[in-house]
Amino acid sequence: MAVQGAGLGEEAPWKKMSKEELEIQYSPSRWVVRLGAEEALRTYSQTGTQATTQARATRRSLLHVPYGDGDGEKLDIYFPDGVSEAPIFFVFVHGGYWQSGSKNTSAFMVDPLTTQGMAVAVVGYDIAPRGTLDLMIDQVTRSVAFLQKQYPSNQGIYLCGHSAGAHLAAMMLLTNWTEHRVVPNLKGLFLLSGIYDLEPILHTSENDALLLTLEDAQRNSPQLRLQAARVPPAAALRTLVIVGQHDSPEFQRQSREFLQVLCRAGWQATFEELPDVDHFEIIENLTQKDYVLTQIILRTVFQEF
Ligand SMILES: Nc1ccccc1C(=O)C[C@H](N)C(=O)O
Repeated sequence: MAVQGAGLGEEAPWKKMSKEELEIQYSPSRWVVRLGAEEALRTYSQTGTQATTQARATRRSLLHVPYGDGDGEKLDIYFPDGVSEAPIFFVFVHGGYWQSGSKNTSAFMVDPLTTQGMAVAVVGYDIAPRGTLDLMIDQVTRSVAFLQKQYPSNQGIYLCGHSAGAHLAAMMLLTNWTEHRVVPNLKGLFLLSGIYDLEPILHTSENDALLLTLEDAQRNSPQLRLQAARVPPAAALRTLVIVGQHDSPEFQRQSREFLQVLCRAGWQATFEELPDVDHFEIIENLTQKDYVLTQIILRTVFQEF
């Protein structure tokens, strides 16, 4: 099957790129302007570790809650002040090319969001080589089903994914929830700097650990799947596709094309390019309450009440 530009009929532009060029386009750290590549990755990991340490020290939390039987099937929940049986959840799926990162270093947004009254759940999943992409998608699905079953009177679940985590979150648009015997109260999807067509990844070194075949890539590409399947859009769900100004041109193209596919399929979706942020700042800055994306999240969530 030829992967084409979103319905435009022409060959996808990445197919004309050399292997070297594709490698650069799909290496987010090489597009960071404020720091060198290695320093950018280090800062990202330090910021996440620090935010998580602070969240665990200061917020009421339930840590390492099992949502399944597997060792990696655990999530952390951070609560706002005051007892609420009916929380609004912000569920975060971390990035790292499906092969790095952890819930234990990804609680970036806990402080500003819990301060405003939301509960934040940070999902752990089995990264490669331990987990396959199919397993990771199933794990994120089960983590969302678990939260709905544990908190049946929640006032909304907002799912957010970054980078590879945005891919995993986007796959939730294709979930048949009746198989999980629960329909989560999903109200919003925040997809940050994601990858929605996985085929280009096959031609990069990121696939050394993932070992995706073309069939794996196609089966797990939300862009292709939503183009092919007639999935009825969920009326109550808003999707925000968001990319950083300093994300690579390929990452920007991935987000814009996925937005087009969503809109054509009838989903309620909008697009934002955030000025002055790169692939890592887009998420690191969520530690700050006055960051434009923190404000977008709060407006999206609280306007609906
Ligand atoms: N650690 C990450 C966390 C989040 C998102 C991407 C990464 C990456 O490492 C990407 C790639 N290996 C890079 O060097 O840009």
